[in-house]
Formats: sequence, C-alpha cells, structure tokens
Amino acid sequence: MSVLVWLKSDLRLQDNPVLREALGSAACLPVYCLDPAEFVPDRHGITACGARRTSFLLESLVDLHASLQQLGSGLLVRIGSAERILPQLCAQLGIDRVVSHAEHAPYEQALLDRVTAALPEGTQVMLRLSNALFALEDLPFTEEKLPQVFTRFRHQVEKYPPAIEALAAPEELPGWPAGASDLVAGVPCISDLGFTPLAQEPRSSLPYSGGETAAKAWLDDYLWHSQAIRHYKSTRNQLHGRYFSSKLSAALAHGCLSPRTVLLALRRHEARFGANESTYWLWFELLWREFFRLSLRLHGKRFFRRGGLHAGSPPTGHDQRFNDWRNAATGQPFIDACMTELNASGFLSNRARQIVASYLVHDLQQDWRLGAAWFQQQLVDYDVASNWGNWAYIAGVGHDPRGGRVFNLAKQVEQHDPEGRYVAIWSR
Ligand SMILES: Cc1cc2nc3c(=O)[nH]c(=O)nc-3n(C[C@H](O)[C@H](O)[C@H](O)COP(=O)(O)OP(=O)(O)OC[C@H]3O[C@@H](n4cnc5c(N)ncnc54)[C@H](O)[C@@H]3O)c2cc1C
Repeated sequence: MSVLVWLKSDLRLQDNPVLREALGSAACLPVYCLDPAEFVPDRHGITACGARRTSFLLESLVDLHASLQQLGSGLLVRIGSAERILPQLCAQLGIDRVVSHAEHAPYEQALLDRVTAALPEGTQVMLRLSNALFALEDLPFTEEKLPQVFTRFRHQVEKYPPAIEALAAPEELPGWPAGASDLVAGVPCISDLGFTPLAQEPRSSLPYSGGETAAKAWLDDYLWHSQAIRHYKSTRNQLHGRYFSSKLSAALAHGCLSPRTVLLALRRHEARFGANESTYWLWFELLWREFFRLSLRLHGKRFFRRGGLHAGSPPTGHDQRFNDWRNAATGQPFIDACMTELNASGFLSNRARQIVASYLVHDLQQDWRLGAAWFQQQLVDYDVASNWGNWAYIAGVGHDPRGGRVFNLAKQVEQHDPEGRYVAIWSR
C-alpha cells in the first residue's frame, strides 16, 4: 500500500493520528499544499493569510521537514491548490490511499470534498480527527446536543470526563514511493509567496518561532522551567510580556502541538507540583477552544453570518472608521496601540482582542465580520473556530447568554494600562 499523507494544521510528529496511519505501509509521501488563493486580497484588501502567519507556517514546515528526514522521510511542499496537486501526485505515483485531518469548518470541508472527488478512481480516503481534545464518541452528548452555553458544556465534560490519550511520535516512517525521488522536497521562501521577508519584531510578546521543536521547548519552559503557569489566573489579563499567558495558541493553531499533548503535560505538572486555580484555568481555556470547534462543526455556515447563530441584528456595513481601526489610526491611543501590536507582531493578548473587537462593533458600529476577517489575516494564531466564535460572542450573535459584551474603553484602560506603559511600548 502506498500512502499520501496530506498535512494541514497538524504540523508535528507527536500525537499525530494522520501520520500514524502511514506506519506499516510500503511507501508514504507527506505533502503540504500552499494555496496561492490564501494570499490574494479580497475586495476589502484583506487576505486569508497575512505575512506574519505565513512566516510562522513556513518555519513550522521547515521544522517538520527536518524531523521527517530524520525518520527516513521528508516533506513535499507544493505551491498550488490541493485539489489540483493531490490528484496529480496520486495518479503519477500510483498512490492507493490518502490520509488526512478531518475538518470541522465548512470552507475546509468543501475543499476536502473537492479533493476527494478529483482523486483517481479507487483511491481510498481516510480521515482522522487530529487537533481536538476529545474524540466525538467520548463526549457525554451527541454532536447535535452540544450545550449552547459554555458553562453547561464545561459542567457536562467535567462530570463525565472523556479519556485523554496522546500517540507517541513514530520512530521511523516508510520512504517515499518509487518515482517520487525526482520530486524536490523542501520549503519555499516567503518571497516565493509574494511577501517581503519580515524582520523579528523586538516588542512581540510571542516567545517562540514556528515548528514543533520550538513549541515543545516553550511548553517545557512555561510548565517546568519558569513555572509561569502557577500564576496564570492572576496574570492572564495582562497585555504585554513573555509569561503573562501560555502563548500556546500559535502552536495549537498550526498543530505544532496537539491539545492532548498540552493537557497531559499540564496534568503531569499538577501531579508533581499540585493543582491550583491557575492550572485549572488553563484547562478551562482549552475547553473554550474545544467548545468553539464543536459549535462550528454543528452550526457550519451560520457561524459566519452577520446575524450569527440567532439571526441577530448587529451593526451592518462599514466606512472609513473600519480603515482607521485596522490602520491603528482611530485617534484613541489605547486602541491604536493594540492595533499596532497586532499589525506588527501578529499577536495580541486576549484582553486587548476583546477591547478592540468591542470598540469596532459597539463604539464604531461596524460589521463584526470585517473585524474577524482582519484578525484572520493578521493573527499568527488564527483559528477559524476561536476567531469567528469570539467575534460573534462579542457582537452578541454567538454563544454569549448575556447577548454580547460591551467593553467600556475608559474603564478598561484604567484597569489594565493605568500608567500608559502598554501604549508607550506600541507608540514608539
Ligand atoms: C476577538 C477575538 C478573536 C480571537 N481569535 C483567536 C484565534 O484566531 N485563535 C485563537 O487561538 N484564539 C483566539 N482568541 C482567543 C484568545 O484571545 C487567544 O486564544 C489567546 O489570547 C492566545 O493567547 P494564549 O495562548 O497565551 O492564551 P491563554 O490565555 O494562555 O489560553 C490557553 C489556550 O486556551 C485557548 N483559549 C484561550 N482563550 C480562548 C478563547 N477565548 N477562545 C478560544 N480558545 C481560547 C487557546 O488555545 C490558548 O492558547 C480570540 C479572542 C478574541 C476576543
């Protein structure tokens, strides 16, 4: 059996069920497709994937390629759409089976369907859920019965905790199929995708670069060396710095770490040093991530509608105020500092995300979906479910039982940046 492993947001060896499916096959070709459509601006001048995330992605691919080479394999990275590239490779190399990550979002599912339909007749497709905390069959409710309020979801999961296990990294992998040796492995540069190479942003709070190796080292630092986790509950709403929150979002979004690997490491930390309210709170936040993923699976395209899950009526349309917001030119120093950080570094603390999102929707009265699209372009840790789910929540058309969150800018600044230190950092 000759297997093509189509990697997407699962760029790691450890706890990767997709890669594990290739073990025991005669040949295996790991492939990643960089779709140029992701880098083309839409009518608002917004691309699906901006330069900072692309840079992190390419670093992750370089790291994965090196790790795969050590196992006797390697990563084939192609620029082009998966629906064109994968069927061609399957036909050219006589691939019997394509293994990939099962999707939970409609756009990604539609692509998967198109790829499947275009594969040569007889090619099997095998899908594995690789970035979820829980297997669907282990949840204490069916997918359709997902509680619509997070607290109820959390209570159910805590009352009937699903099993958490992580797969070991493979120790070796089958080589590439015969005929693949003339294909060139390796990763393109960012300029091949139309971006100007970026310098590191010295003020960035994101403490690591792309790839499983860096992500594992950061997780070790956070849980074991610095033990910053022990104060997470009291620091998580801060705005700037290396250790105020876990910074695991980028590693999770690109699949450099699986959520199960993170949770099991957290449990080991608790077994050694004791659980406290901070270790509990990291689990709590990982549950939010899982909740949004399950919700997106259930609600599909409704997740992206202006009226969201309840056919609500948040502000519609946009004008110059949206451009001012995205260009950090609103004239509100705190909002402009946040947007400067986002645009320069690709990262923003959770509190800053909430404040700028609330400001765009509730103060500037702009369509929340444009804000979500701008975050999608700019965030290194962009995750379809977490991004659109949080934006809808703040706009009052998502899962918030209180019907949306309005953050009073003056109060937030008073509470979180009373001396203007954060604004000073990002106004330079
Ligand atoms: C408007 C808006 C947009 C957002 N867009 C994204 C996004 O695209 N990708 C993303 O990963 N998170 C998003 N978040 C959630 C949250 O802001 C980030 O996960 C967090 O700031 C990342 O930093 P951290 O890893 O240090 O988080 P920590 O506070 O250390 O949390 C640990 C992990 O829990 C998860 N998590 C924490 N808060 C949330 C939350 N509110 N919703 C879902 N998961 C959460 C993340 O995986 C995070 O890495 C968004 C929040 C808002 C308000």
